[in-house]
Amino acid sequence: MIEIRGLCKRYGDFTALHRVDLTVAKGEFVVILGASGAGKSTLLRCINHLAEPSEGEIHVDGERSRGDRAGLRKVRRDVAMIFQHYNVVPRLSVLKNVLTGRLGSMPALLSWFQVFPAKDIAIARECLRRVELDPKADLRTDTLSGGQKQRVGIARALAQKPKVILADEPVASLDPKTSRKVLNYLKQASRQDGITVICNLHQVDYAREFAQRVIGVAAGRIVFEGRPDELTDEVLHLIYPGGVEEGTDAAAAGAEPDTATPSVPAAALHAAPVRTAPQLAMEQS
Ligand SMILES: Nc1ncnc2c1ncn2[C@@H]1O[C@H](COP(=O)(O)OP(=O)(O)OP(=O)(O)O)[C@@H](O)[C@H]1O
Repeated sequence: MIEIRGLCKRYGDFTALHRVDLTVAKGEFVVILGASGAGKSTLLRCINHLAEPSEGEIHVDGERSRGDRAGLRKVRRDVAMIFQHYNVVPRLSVLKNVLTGRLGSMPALLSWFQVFPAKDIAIARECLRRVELDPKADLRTDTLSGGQKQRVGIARALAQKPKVILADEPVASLDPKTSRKVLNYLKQASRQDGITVICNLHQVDYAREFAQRVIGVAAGRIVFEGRPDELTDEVLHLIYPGGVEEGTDAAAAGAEPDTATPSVPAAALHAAPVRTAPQLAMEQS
């Protein structure tokens, strides 16, 4: 599904990735481990061209990905991204945030007026159901807890119907129970939908628990590729030459407990309802 050959990324004189080769199969759940600054985010960002590779080739589903306009449109459709800090639009409703995952497949005019075809609303609702947030669909997203916001991020990624999900430290700000929930949704996406998932993590324990395969990155190079049960002390020393970092355990890192924003006046909780195109036509007639 993803073939990376000879990928280099330079920022000025500094080389963040040195000739990285990596193949990830369809539906595989791969975890990337590495110390802070090892190049994990840069690797994900090169795959979806948020960072333009300096050298090398990346193929997604057999097609070479490109950073020109048409190439970017394709990669943004095929590859969804989940971020540590959720990247949700706080004042929009939960449902509208999930619907933004459909924008790449909608006519521009409809998306401009935030008018969503009924088919897309049905897809978004189904994705919310999968992350058990359907009862929150009409709430403003800034009333949700951190864990719930990350589940909105996952629902938005699923709504995109991508071939690949890239998750950049998706549980770094969450407590252990919520982290496992979020990682389970990602694992389900790979198993049930055949979506290829590449997930950057700081927590070795979660890599052992969830990964099908682990990639270890150190100083911009892949230093380990193997099964989670092959993560011996020796291997961890390769991946973390300075020692396994403090704070690789979410609880110890002072992760956010999964509590929602307290008491906002009820009326303020509800963002404007989502309308279908026929509903809008009726309102305007
Ligand atoms: N836009 C940029 N300009 C210059 N240097 C950058 C840029 N982005 C990343 N770097 C450098 O590239 C290296 C790899 O960074 P990257 O963010 O990929 O690491 P990481 O493994 O994801 O770290 P962390 O776990 O802390 O997020 C770091 O030394 C970083 O300072």
